[in-house]
Amino acid sequence: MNVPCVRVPRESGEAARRRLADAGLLDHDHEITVSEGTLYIPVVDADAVPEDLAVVDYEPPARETQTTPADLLGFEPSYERLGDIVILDEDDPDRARDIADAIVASDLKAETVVNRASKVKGELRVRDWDVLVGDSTETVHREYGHEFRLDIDTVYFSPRLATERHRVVEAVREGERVFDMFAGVGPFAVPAAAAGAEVVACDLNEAAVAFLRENAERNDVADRLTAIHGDVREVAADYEGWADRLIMNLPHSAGDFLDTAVRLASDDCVIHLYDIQHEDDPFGPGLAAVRAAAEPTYEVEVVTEHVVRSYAPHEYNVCLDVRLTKRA
Ligand SMILES: C[S@@+](CC[C@H](N)C(=O)[O-])C[C@H]1O[C@@H](n2cnc3c(N)ncnc32)[C@H](O)[C@@H]1O
Repeated sequence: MNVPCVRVPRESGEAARRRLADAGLLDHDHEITVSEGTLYIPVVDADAVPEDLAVVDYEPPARETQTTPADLLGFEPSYERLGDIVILDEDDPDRARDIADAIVASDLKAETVVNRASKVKGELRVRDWDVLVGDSTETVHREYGHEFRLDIDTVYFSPRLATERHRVVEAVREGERVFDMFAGVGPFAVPAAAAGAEVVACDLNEAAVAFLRENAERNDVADRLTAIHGDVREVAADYEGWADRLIMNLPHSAGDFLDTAVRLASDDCVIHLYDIQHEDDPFGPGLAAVRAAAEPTYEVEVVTEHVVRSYAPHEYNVCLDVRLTKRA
């Protein structure tokens, strides 16, 4: 059976395999195959593969030795992986228990299995969990070559945003000043610092900032990353006019912080504004809010309108990238 595979020269194979593994894109049901000096690495989502890697249809042999949860259950369960934690989103507790048992009995090598017990809530955007297997909600997750220690019980983290974070970080240039207004444990801030930016990252959640500091150390970027615990509206007083790039990943409420963003912006600043909007007009309300906050002091130009993912029926999680240029 043909499946999407990344095709690379053999000598760059390990680097490509590692990038794909870090992004959670490896297809573990098929073998990596070498043919005439070329490596074919099976991937689960061709669209999410970074643009500099070529994706082709290829027929690698299926892996026979791995027992998957689906083999044991007779159906394909839906789950996400975060380090050695497996996350379920099941309404029926009996079904969740069956899936957790199959995950443990499979070759997935999970230490903990949890089921979502609430939506993300409150200012800190943390949710409740039913812990079905294991006794720790703390893990180390790898994403695009960086390691993040975190505890899903005390901080927000979504592995689904890996490709989106990578998109933003690829735009970061050496020496740029990046302010991450809602930084969590650092999945934007750490790679931005690794790309050579000077980064200030702020969060209201004290536990997240403790992990952020540890993650900066772990990834060798502590000298370029300042982590601040506090409300960004207050922290901004020390950084007025400072930022060349602002990351605003607080969908639902980021619009309430646009006045703060404008205070932080340098004379030429790109804002990545995350939002949840109706599919009929996913970018209009965000752009209107940016204009209301920034004009006439700044000229506002749309750089990218990007749908990150579907959020709910007829609703999208979107990112609006805008450039603010100070008028003379
Ligand atoms: C959706 S999470 C995003 C975290 C991170 N950017 C990521 O991608 O994992 C939003 C974060 O904003 C933080 N937050 C909420 N209100 C804040 C405020 N007024 N000032 C600073 N951080 C805030 C929350 O604690 C939470 O960690």
